Amino acid sequence: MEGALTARDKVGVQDFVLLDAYTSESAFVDNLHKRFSENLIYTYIGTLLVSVNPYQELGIYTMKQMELYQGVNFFELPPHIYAIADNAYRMMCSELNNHFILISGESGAGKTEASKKILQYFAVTCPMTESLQIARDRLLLSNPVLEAFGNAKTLRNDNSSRFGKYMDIQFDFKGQCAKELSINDKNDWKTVSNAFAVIDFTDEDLENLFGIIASVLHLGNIHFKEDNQGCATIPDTHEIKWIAKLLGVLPSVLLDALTHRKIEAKTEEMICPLTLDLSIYARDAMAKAVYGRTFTWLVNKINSSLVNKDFTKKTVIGLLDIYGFEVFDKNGFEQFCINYCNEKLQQLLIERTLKAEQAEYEMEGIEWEPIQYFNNKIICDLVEERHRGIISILDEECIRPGPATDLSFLEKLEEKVGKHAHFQTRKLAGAKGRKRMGWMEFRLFHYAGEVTYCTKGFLEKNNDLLYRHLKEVLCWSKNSILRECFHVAELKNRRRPPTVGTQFKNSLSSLLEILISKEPSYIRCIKPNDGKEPRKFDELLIRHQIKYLGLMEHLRVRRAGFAYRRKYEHFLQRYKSLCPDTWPHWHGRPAEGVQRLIKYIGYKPEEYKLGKTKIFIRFPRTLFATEDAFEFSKHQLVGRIQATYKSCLERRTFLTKRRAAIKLEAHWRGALARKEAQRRKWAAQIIRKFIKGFINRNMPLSPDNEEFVVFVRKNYILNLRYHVPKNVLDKSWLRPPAILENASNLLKRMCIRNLVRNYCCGLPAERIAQMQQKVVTSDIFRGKKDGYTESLNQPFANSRLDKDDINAKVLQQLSNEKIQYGIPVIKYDRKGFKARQRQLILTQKAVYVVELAKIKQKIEYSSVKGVSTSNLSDRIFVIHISPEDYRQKGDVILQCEHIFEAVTKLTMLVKKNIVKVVQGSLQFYISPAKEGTIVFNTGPEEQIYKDKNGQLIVVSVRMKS
Ligand SMILES: Nc1ncnc2c1ncn2[C@@H]1O[C@H](COP(=O)(O)OP(=O)(O)OP(=O)(O)O)[C@@H](O)[C@H]1O
Repeated sequence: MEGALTARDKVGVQDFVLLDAYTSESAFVDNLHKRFSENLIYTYIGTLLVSVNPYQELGIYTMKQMELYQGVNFFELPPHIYAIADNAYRMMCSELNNHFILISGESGAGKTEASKKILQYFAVTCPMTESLQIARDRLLLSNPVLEAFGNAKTLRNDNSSRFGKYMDIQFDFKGQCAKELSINDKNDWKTVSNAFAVIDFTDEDLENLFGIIASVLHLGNIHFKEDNQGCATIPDTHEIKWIAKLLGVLPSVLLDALTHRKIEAKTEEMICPLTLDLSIYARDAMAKAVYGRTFTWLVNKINSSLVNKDFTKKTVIGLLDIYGFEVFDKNGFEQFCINYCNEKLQQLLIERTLKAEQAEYEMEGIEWEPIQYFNNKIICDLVEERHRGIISILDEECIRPGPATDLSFLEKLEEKVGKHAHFQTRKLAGAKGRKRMGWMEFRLFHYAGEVTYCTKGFLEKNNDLLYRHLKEVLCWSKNSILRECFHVAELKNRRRPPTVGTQFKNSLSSLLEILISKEPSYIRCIKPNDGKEPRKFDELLIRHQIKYLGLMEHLRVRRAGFAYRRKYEHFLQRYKSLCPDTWPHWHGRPAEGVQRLIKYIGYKPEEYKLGKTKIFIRFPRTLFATEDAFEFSKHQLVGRIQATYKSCLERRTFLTKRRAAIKLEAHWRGALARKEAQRRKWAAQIIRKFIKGFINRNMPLSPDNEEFVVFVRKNYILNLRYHVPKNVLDKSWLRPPAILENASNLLKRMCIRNLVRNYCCGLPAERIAQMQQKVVTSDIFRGKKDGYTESLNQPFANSRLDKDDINAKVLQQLSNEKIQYGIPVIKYDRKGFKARQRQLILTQKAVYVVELAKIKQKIEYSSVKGVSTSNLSDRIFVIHISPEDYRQKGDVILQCEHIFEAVTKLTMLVKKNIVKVVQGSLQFYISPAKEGTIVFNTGPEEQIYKDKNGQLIVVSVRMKS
């Protein structure tokens, strides 16, 4: 209810107790109409459900709906038949007691549909075992059978149940669904045949059953005629033969029984013919008895097939689908019985409702305020009181000897209950009332209003006597079903069977006994129009039903105290947002929270009462004001809730992403670590191999060193590319590993040879000649004489003799003694005095002629022994002349600026090395017979002089090494 309090203006209130004008029938009808127009067919009066037949499928009985209502607080969802069923089930489970749901309303109001919906709800939502499922299937299949035999098309309902139904649905202590009895549905032959097979009907049963049904139909075809004596006869016995065959009796006996009556007087029996009327009565009584008892047999048979053989303690929910109060233009014995039944049920309802209200007040510790209500016990007594009630008077009229008629019965009523406030006849009514009543009628003032009954047929219907004669025929029938329905023992019983009225009263009292021991729930069905049309709301018809269903009275009783009551927890949960102290959470006891809340929103003391577990609100307007305030605060709440929800969502998404990222990271790191570990392992293997290879590098090639050696070779060769010498003078070379020593040397040689070759190929002829000269110079002087190294980069110049061809010129010059050679010469005369003077001349750079040709000649003639020079940097060389050669004047001492060039060319001239490099001093011949000494020294400046010992001293400057 809370869920839709908000929508109350549009769809009316969901609970009539919330109607402000709760005593106004118009307000009631208005509310019902409003809801019906919106296809809302259910409305509560407290826990009673008012249901208006929609005459159309509304899609409100789906599995989804069943799930929705399962286990939900009764008032939390809009009114629904499932809420009633679920509430009964929950209460039964929690309190372990029995319940019943009473469904009432007039024909076509939707009672059977309602009971079907409840059964379906239990069948779907209650847990069940395999064996219980079989019972459930049988139960559901028994519906079409009962409908086929117990329903009929009437003006009011196409498929009207012609019997009241009470069924017990058993549940064990856990709430597993066990069994019930009857329910009716489509009139479909196939379904019925299938159902028979499932509910243990044998072929013989079926043959007998259909034989009986056919015989009843044939009975209707029997026509009587009156003979001359006024006795009934059957001119056409054709039908009799069929009936006799179908029922397994003798045709003559049947014919006799339909037209005669056996009268017993003490010990004698007399057969009297029947009048036409009595024969017709006998025929109809037989048809009714046969059909009625067969239907009872059928119900018993179905019951026994559904019987639960488990006798452990069970709780039940009874389902009573019973006709409602009936008020027609003409009301007969049937309406009298039906309305009596409803009067009794109303009594139960009012008592139970009041009792429940009172119990709740007591339990909650709230002072009970007596409620004024109409106690209909007085009417029930009028009908059922022994000896004084209408049923007793009727029975008396039926059994009393003498001519009893419906009129005599009415007179008896006037005589015995004429003074009763709720009874009236034409005779007893005042002038006003008399007009509206017939002579044969009496009027009862029921709780639901006045109903006028016509006594015509009361006696006959109450008697419903099957003549003994006919009973005998049926007892001896060969049809086994009939034999079960009509016992021979019945014939022996001379006592009159109870009348229909008494039977009805008795079965009603047993029903009430059953109901009294159970907790009630009520469903009141309303038929919106007589045309079975959807969406048509016939206000008059509905007002009529509201009245006869006692809804206004029920509402008045229910609303006499408080319009609304809820457990503190629920009330607080719904409205806590209206008070800052209770929002968003109240941590104390709910009752205190509610107190704080209602104080804050300003409830006046007369508007409410606080019970032990519930708050009771007296007026709907108080509740609606609270609801309006809640509605207003909702918008603010929505914003906050949305923000919180969004942040929750965001956070959840963030956390999910973070978890995913952490997982990814972990996996990725794991993968990286595994890769790194593999790489290290691989590296360690390589290093190990490398070390092993290194250790064994000098061993013969084997798997232990093979890779290492190859690697070293390759590496050395690759490195060598960048370190090969660039020119012939570059002596650098990459140091090879030991294993490559030989190869390296070979390579080096190849490389140098290649460089030299390239170098040589690139030299001009002049330079080659120079080089050859330098090579000779090297042979003579390298490492022997100071200044050699410095002389290396001074090229020899041909121009010093002749520009073009030095060798040829030297040779010429040698033959031509007059050519000057740019060599200062110290010429010794025989005496050898002039040396000092000559030295002076030398310093003046005088040029002397050297007789080189002669030297060459002398060399060739072996008169020259050799050439000497010192190891110092002086520029002196001596040509030694053989002393044996008498023609000579001694050795030639020469000083020459280009000593290396001159000596080299001289050597090349004679084509052999005749040069000797001496250290310290050398001996020479001044003349063939006289020797002299040249001493070579170093000093700060160059000097040549003769010392006092006659030795020639040559001082040269020491060259820095
Ligand atoms: N809740 C409902 N939804 C749709 N149609 C319904 C509903 N209730 C009843 N009806 C329609 O109304 C018809 C009559 O209903 P139902 O047979 O249940 O009435 P009843 O009160 O049991 O009548 P009777 O007392 O004559 O057996 C149904 O056949 C169905 O067409």
